[in-house]
Amino acid sequence: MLRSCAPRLRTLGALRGLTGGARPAVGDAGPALLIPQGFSANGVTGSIRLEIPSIRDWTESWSKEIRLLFDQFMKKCEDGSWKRVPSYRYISPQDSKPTKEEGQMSRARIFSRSYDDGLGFEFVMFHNDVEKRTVCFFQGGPHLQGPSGLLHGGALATMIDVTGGVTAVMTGEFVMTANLNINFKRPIPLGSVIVINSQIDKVEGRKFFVSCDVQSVDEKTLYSNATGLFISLDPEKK
Ligand SMILES: CCCCCCCCCCCCCC(=O)SCCNC(=O)CCNC(=O)[C@H](O)C(C)(C)COP(=O)(O)OP(=O)(O)OC[C@H]1O[C@@H](n2cnc3c(N)ncnc32)[C@H](O)[C@@H]1OP(=O)(O)O
Repeated sequence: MLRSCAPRLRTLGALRGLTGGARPAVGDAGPALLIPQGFSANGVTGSIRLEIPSIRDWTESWSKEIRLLFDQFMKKCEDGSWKRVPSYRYISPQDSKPTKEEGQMSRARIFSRSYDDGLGFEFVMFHNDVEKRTVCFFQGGPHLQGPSGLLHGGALATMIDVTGGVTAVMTGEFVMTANLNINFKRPIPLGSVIVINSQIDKVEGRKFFVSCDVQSVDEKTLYSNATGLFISLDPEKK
């Protein structure tokens, strides 16, 4: 299944070398990179196609607040201390092993990128290598409603999972989520912009212990905090 990690690590290394750069026009798709492992029910297979770097530049659906944060962090990318995490949208079907569900699999999309613009998970992430942390600016769209007018807890859990996972992945290892522990402290108004800060607290062998907090942009409200365990795959195991 995962005999050699070298190509994967090379690709991740290339990924981690990405910088923010100038902002291209909205909707201007950048080149694509394939991470040579994806996940299927049978294990690890295929590739994840990463569309970089501009595919999810801000769109009309982004509020002024998230655009402002985006611009601030793109500026921080200029000296190389922060990197914008590339957007990744779908598992490339031609690179997945043929399965019985080939027809359905050809419609596979990364969950957090599967909604039409503005309706679901609108977010951008930036990573700081030295501090081993990732910041995610997230605006939950109307299709992520839980209780009336509020963000669904599962949608927040998804974003915590993705942000924590990216924080671990950016070290150069491909990880799976083993454990997530989330405290939901305050409800989040649907459509508001929130900030998810994630950092690696400890690494023990293949285990990455990550913590996250979720706050309002003005940092006055702590909506949630969480810890997660992400484990890189053992190349010896089938
Ligand atoms: C870079 C830009 C973009 C990148 C794109 C990518 C996006 C990334 C974002 C992705 C976001 C979305 C992500 C998703 O949606 S990932 C999808 C959801 N997650 C899964 O489906 C994972 C299913 N589980 C597994 O596959 C295996 O259990 C894994 C691989 C996790 C470990 O199986 P493995 O056979 O390898 O492990 P091991 O048995 O040798 O144990 C090894 C060590 O770990 C310890 N342990 C194990 N389990 C747990 C546990 N639950 N709590 C506490 N500890 C646990 C264990 O005690 C041992 O410790 P030690 O004895 O060594 O001390």
